[in-house]
Amino acid sequence: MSYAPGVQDDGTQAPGPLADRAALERCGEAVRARLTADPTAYRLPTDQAEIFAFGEFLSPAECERMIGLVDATAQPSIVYDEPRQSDFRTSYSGDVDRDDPFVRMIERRIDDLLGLEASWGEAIQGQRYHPGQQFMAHYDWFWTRAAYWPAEAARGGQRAWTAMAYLNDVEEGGQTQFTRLGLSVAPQRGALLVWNNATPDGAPNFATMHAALPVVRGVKYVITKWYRTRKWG
Ligand SMILES: O=C(O)CCC(=O)C(=O)O
Ligand SMILES: [Fe+2]
Repeated sequence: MSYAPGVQDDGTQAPGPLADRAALERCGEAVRARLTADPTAYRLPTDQAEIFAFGEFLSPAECERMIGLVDATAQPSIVYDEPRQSDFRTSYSGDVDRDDPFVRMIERRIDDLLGLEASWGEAIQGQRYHPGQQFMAHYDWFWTRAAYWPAEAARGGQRAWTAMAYLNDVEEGGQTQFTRLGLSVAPQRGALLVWNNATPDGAPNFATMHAALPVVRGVKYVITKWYRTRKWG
């Protein structure tokens, strides 16, 4: 079973007491320095969040192979805690097999790109969306006043960075939309999107709210890897 936080809000709620602030600040600084110096990184045009894109991070053959692994694990997605409407996250998802040497190789490449500690990374989660399926606006960071938080605090703490790769082109729909920033990213086979879920001073960044818009035509495959502020698990 795989989980993702998905608490919706109107932007006026407090995220709860700040957690792991110094660690988030350090992770932010370190990855920012690394990606800013990386000529293959394209920074999306906003100063309210740190979002970077990499074209062709995965080869077409790697995407195909990963799609097979997502298909092998994908189950109807569930979201954390609070009751919510049934259309909140309608994709199929699951953690891809971490013991697969191919998956380990891809994980290492993402760890390297970001320069983050491998052990801080969660297992790669795969997701498949069919027409009409979506993931409504949410944050990847955890609400520290939510029922799930004590368990998450004990297994790695707050989420720092998100890395998400598109495994295929989608005929229509399925964009990742940063709802507060007016930015939309269309799925593109092999592209990797990376963002800091925190502000530079280590607080949850509300500007990172994002949604996976419904797929209109075709099927959408993505993988997501989240990094915590310390060893995960
Ligand atoms: O599929 C997407 O475009 C976004 C997925 C996402 O936000 C997530 O997995 O947390
Ligand atoms: Fe997300």
